[in-house]
Amino acid sequence: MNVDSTVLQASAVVAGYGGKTILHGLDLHIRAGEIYALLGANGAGKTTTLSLFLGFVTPGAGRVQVLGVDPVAHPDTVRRQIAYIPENVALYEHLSARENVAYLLGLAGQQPDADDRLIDESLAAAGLDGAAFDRRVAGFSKGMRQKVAIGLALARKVPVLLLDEPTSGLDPQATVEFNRLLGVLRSQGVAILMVTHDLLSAADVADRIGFLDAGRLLEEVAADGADRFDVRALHRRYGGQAA
Ligand SMILES: Nc1ncnc2c1ncn2[C@@H]1O[C@H](COP(=O)(O)OP(=O)(O)OP(=O)(O)O)[C@@H](O)[C@H]1O
Repeated sequence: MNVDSTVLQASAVVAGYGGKTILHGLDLHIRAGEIYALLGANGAGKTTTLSLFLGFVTPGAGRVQVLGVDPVAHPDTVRRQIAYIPENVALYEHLSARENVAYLLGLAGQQPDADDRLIDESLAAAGLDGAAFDRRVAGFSKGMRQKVAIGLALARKVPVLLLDEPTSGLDPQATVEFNRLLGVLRSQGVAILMVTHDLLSAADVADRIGFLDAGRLLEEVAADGADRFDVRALHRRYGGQAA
């Protein structure tokens, strides 16, 4: 790890698709044990930013590193360090929660304990009800699917978590629960980058909030004091873009 504990680093990144530039000189640095929420209007380049760190988008200029490694040059090395949870978590519908984690752990090159202890502990830590461990995920709600995905991330013990709109479609209680889980991962030193339209949820859980506008980071705001963020001020300034 870098001495300054920066885990995710994008410096002066210009990137896009085909001839179309989406990110115009993006600078983003996220440390171990930090939750960073990236907000911005539709099409601002938030998901593209996640794709950068996964090595799916190649920068035309600038530098991208995950724990000091270039994700385009070394995609497998980098992806082993990352848990990526898209807006709609893809699971094997005919398998149970436990079987999904076991199978996906195997795909990630990790063998679970013979007694599945790691899997059970991880699913429990992710807040999934024990009664659901052996149920097929086909009937799971979005919140339950996310718990399975977080359970997998916990079992993999990855240092990086990338989340795309994790709280969209979650009810308030599930959102609070989800944010609590992110807090647990933060306390374990995981660097978390969350793309979201949910300003309230970001203010609730993030250490820093960045506002992306047409591929440029307009401003970063850090949590400060007991009130953390002035949500009304953020909403007045960015509500129209973030919502
Ligand atoms: N694979 C792709 N090929 C071509 N253009 C793409 C591709 N993916 C995204 N884009 C375009 O890049 C721009 C930025 O998309 P991106 O998904 O990063 O935005 P976003 O900020 O995540 O938006 P949203 O809030 O709607 O998810 C959009 O104009 C989109 O149409």
